[in-house]
Amino acid sequence: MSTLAPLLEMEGLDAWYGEAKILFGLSLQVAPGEAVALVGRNGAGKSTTLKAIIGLVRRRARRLSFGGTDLIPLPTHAIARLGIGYVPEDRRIFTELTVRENLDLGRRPPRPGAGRAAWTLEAVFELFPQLGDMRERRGGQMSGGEQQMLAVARALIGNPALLLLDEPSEGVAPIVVEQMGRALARLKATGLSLLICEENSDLCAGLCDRVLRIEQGELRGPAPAPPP
Ligand SMILES: Nc1ncnc2c1ncn2[C@@H]1O[C@H](COP(=O)(O)OP(=O)(O)OP(=O)(O)O)[C@@H](O)[C@H]1O
Repeated sequence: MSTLAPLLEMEGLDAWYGEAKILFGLSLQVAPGEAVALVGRNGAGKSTTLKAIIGLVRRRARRLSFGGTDLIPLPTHAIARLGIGYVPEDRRIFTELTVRENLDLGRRPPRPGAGRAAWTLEAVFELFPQLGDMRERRGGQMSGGEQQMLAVARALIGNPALLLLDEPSEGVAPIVVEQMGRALARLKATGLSLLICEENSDLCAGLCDRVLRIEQGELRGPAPAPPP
C-alpha cells in the first residue's frame, strides 16, 4: 500500500436501492497513483460501490471523501468535477454521435494544480490508436471493445485524478483486454489512481497494487492471488 495520503477515503459505507440494503459498512482507501481492484461474483455489490462513490444510489458513510472533500452532500456532477471519472458497465456511448463528438462531450478542464498536462484528443488517440483511426465513425458502428476504449477515453478527457472502471473487460475479446491492460498500466504510470471492478482479476494481475474481495455487499479481505 502506498504511503501517500489517500485520495479516496471510504469508511463504513452503506448503500440502498429503495428499501433494499445492498452495501454493509465498506471501508477502503485509494492513494494517489494506486490501482485497486474490487473483485467478486455477479451481484456482490461492485457496481453499487462505484455508484455510491459518485452519488448515483442512496448511501451513508462515516466517511466518504475525495482529496479531503466530503462527497456525501454533493450531486454527481459536482463529484465528477472534483476529478473522479466513471466508466459504467454499460459504457453509455452515444451511438448516434461519432467518436470525436462522444469525446467532445466528455471534455472538462483540469483542476487547478492537477500537476499533469491536460488530456487532448491527440493524446487520447495516441493511447488508443484504433479510436484515432475511426474518429468520424458513429458509436453504434463500433465493436464492444472499441466502445469500451471510447468510454475510457471519454472519461480521461475529463482530466480525472481517479478513474472508476466497472468491469472494463466484460464482453470484449481477449486481445482488447490485453490492450486495455496496457493502456491502464500507462495511465497508472502517469499518476492516475484506478479503482477497477472485475468479476475475475485477470485484467488486474500485474496492474493492481491491491485486490479486495466483496461478497454479499461486504468486504471480505484481500482476494486470493490469481494463479500464475
Ligand atoms: N437498480 C437496482 N435496483 C434494485 N436492486 C439492484 C439494482 N441494481 C443492482 N441491484 C441489486 O444489488 C445487488 C448488487 O448489485 P451490483 O450490480 O452492485 O453487483 P455487481 O457485483 O456489480 O455484479 P454484476 O457484475 O452482476 O453487476 C444485487 O443483488 C442486485 O440484484
